[in-house]
Amino acid sequence: MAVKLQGFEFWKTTLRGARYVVAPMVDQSELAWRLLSRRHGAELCYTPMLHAQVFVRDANYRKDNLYGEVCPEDRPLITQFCANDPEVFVQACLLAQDYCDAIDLNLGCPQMIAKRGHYGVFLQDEWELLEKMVKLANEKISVPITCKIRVFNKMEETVQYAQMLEKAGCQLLTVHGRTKDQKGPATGIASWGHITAVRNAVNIPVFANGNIQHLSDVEQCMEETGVQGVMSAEGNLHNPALFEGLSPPVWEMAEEYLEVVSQYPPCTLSYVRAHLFKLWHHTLQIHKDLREELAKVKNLQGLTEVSRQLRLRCQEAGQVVGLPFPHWICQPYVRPVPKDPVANSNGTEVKAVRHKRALSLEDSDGASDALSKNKQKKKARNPHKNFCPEQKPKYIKCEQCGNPKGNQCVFNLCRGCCKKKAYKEVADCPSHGLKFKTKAEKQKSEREEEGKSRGLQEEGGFLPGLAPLGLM
Ligand SMILES: Cc1cc2nc3c(=O)[nH]c(=O)nc-3n(C[C@H](O)[C@H](O)[C@H](O)COP(=O)(O)O)c2cc1C
Repeated sequence: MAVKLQGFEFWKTTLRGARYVVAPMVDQSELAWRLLSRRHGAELCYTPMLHAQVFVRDANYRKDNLYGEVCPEDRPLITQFCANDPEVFVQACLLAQDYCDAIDLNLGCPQMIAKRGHYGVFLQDEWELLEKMVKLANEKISVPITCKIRVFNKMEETVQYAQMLEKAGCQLLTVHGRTKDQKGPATGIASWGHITAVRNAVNIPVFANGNIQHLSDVEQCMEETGVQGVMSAEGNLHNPALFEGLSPPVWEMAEEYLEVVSQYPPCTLSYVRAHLFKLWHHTLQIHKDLREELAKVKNLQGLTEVSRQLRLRCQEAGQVVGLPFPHWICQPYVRPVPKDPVANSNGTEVKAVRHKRALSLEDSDGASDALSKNKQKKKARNPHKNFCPEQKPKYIKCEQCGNPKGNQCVFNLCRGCCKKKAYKEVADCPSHGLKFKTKAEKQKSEREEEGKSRGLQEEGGFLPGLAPLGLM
């Protein structure tokens, strides 16, 4: 068995000393996007976060999210999981280890879904559990284990946290310099001070995450914090050539991406659409008809055609005032400042700082006064809808996976688990619209009817395959 490299050796050799890193992004760091980013300077990519429990129990999920995306150009690659059970986490790691260079544990997701599912940043205070998970994975799996964390308010606590993970066996640490509460309108800026403190306190490689929109930010961050690499999420989504220090026309990136999508294993259409929305963000503010078209089309050709139309319009148009570059140049999105300043968890007011947009998966749940576009749409449909997390009804968990269960599910499960059970047991669940039993009974009675009429025909002296006399 090959020797498992550790810490700096692992970073230098297996990860080839990667400095430019594309973040794990649910629905967005899929194979095609990773390949595009690698062609434009990214040296290491992460898969989107995968659910360890689902990965263990569902072969299709493994195929769709990892096994089916294997590609030699897509290395080095780190697979990220969310998990809260050491045994399940290790089982998932064992099933994934042959398809990647390391496994990352997500300890940073601050979304409501992570709170309900008890993972991500909501494990930040459960040091004993985290220690067990990292230790067991480090002992049992053949590739190194890494972690991605958010910082605590207190620098000292952040440092102790990082040291605890290192001691448990973590071989590389990504530090997102925002706290659990820095999300939505309170996102604010990431603290490079916290990242520097962690860098100085551990003996494993550290990646910095947060506040990266241009190559100059990458360089400044590495110089200020002393980290080995810098990870970008939203900056990369708006400009996949960020690590090259270029700001190409959007159509160049969009067309190259669409080409990669068509050359590699099928990519979920909603991911492609979401990428095009982000790339074309500024132009779509102007060409609103094409925005609607982009939301409506139902296949890859349709998306490609909208992108082509956008290019033609840009090539015909002149410069539009109000943006640092023409709108068709890849550039960071600067979130509008909320009307009422919000205090972040450090107690500081978040106002004129450049705001990360509420579209971000990690950010999208905290919004209350500045609603995300999706929430605005929901509100337009239902003006009484309440987005305040405290006042939301508490969800009852699915007995199998912990996701919210269906309101009146006969099995007390979520839709996915219910469908599997209902299929296996040939049962119905009206609340989930599943009719396996009804369909089976219908088929049975049809078969019986068929049998009866065939019997009658045979009784009447007809031979199978021969039409009755009266019909000849
Ligand atoms: C669309 C999107 C999806 C994300 N999904 C994940 C994820 O799966 N796992 C994770 O650890 N962080 C996820 N994040 C958070 C990013 O990895 C990153 O930590 C955060 O956006 C801050 O980096 P940035 O300032 O470069 O955007 C996601 C962010 C975005 C924008």
